[in-house]
Amino acid sequence: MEDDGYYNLDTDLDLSFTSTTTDRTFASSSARSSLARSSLTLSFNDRLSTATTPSTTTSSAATTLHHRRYDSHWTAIKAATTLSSDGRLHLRHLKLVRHLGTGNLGRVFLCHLRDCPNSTGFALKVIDRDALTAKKLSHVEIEAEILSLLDHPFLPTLYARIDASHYICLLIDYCPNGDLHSLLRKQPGNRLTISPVRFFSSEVLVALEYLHALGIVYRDLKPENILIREDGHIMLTDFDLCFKADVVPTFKSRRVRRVSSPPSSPSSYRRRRNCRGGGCFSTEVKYEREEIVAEFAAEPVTAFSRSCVGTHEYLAPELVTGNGHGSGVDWWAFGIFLYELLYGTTPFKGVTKEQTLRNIASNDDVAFPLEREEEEGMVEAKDLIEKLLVKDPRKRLGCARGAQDIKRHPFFNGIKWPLIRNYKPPEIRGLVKKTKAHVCHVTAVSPRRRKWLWWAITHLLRSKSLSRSSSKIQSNNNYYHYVSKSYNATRKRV
Ligand SMILES: Nc1ncnc2c1ncn2[C@@H]1O[C@H](COP(=O)(O)OP(=O)(O)OP(=O)(O)O)[C@@H](O)[C@H]1O
Repeated sequence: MEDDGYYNLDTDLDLSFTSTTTDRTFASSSARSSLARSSLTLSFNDRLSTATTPSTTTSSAATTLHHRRYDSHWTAIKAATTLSSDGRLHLRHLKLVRHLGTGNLGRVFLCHLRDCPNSTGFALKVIDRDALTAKKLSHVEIEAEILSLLDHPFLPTLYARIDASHYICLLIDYCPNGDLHSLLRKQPGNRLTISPVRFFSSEVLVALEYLHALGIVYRDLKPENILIREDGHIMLTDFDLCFKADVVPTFKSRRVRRVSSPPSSPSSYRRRRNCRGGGCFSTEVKYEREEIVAEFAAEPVTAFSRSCVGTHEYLAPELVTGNGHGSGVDWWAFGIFLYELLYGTTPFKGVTKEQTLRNIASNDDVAFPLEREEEEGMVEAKDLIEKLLVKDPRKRLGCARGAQDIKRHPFFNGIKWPLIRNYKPPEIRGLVKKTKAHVCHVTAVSPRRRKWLWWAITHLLRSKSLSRSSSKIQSNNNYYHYVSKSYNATRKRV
């Protein structure tokens, strides 16, 4: 069964995967904590959820349009498929390294490409068709379909789907840092300070925004489904409970007020005396102009489903009552998620699952513990949570215009959304970040070269140019630092 310390995954799959159990207790090597909450599926009416697509035979995911098609994963896959007689990726190209965990639908393995042992790993989700009910099989197809649509840094890339014998295998990115739920359990009080909460929640928000723009309602947001990549950024996983709806992208107008210096044509501006500091008799005058800006919104506002799916503590009231729901369930779950990151528990949790559901469906508003009141940013965080945990989805933040409205909330003030991928992941207990620069310099630099680099960097640090750029970094007043890549790499080398 084993070959050079690897599982032998050749054509005889039955030898490699003797059974695909759905028993979670089996997942001894799973990175996920045993306290992870399972998702529930209760179908009221599946008529309006995604139609499943028929399974295809062995295939590699389309590489031509993916924005990451030049990264090392795709390059390695391309090299393997080029050598393949039919130009496709097969299970014989993969070497299983270890079992990562077991989910509802199948087992997940860390694997490498056989001819490229030094390549970064992949996660292979193996689903045994024969072991699943028709309902679960439809979830597998939904997951595979959604994965094949995704092209986003905070979502998995489907490198290949391999259908072999009675197995469906999905090859996606491997996240060595486990999931956010396990990471939370390593923090004091199972909770995070404001800065990491901003980091993780803004990345999740951007991922949800992208899914909604594709018309995908996620329905299973929880820390267990947020995996942490090698570089400390997130990857949202588990798309088996999603449903897909139509989305009509629109430009919506919004009034914004801009304060500026004296204009060249003052007629369009309103003069505003600055009453702050110098009092209302101050001579300092600010000019304010009201502008109408067009904003892009792509929220599936007409999405509708009756299936009650998700995880108890994260279910929105409209999901619990079963009267039908839309994309607003994700914004409700986003509010619960923020609450859990800040307080280490969810706001409507009862002694039993039934009590939890009753609490969600009741008219009681969200209540906050008295602790952490003084912490900077807490007032904004609580205000955002209150606006997300509005029981009526029509009044809930995000339901009308999607993520745009949430991004503008004061809790996220100062975040430069287009640069979100460049923010430095938080330094928290249990999170081991490994950048490419780090890997490269630890392993490949000889002592002599390291000595030379040390000299060169010390010399550089003394020079004006670097000290100027580092002061630029320090002057950035964001909640977490915006790290210049070259500066970061230099620091690692030292
Ligand atoms: N891409 C990945 N990188 C690293 N570990 C992963 C990856 N995907 C899954 N895992 C691990 O494998 C386990 C099983 O994952 P899987 O997605 O099959 O099930 P799940 O997360 O329990 O969701 P569900 O059962 O709802 O489909 C996870 O708990 C996680 O620890």
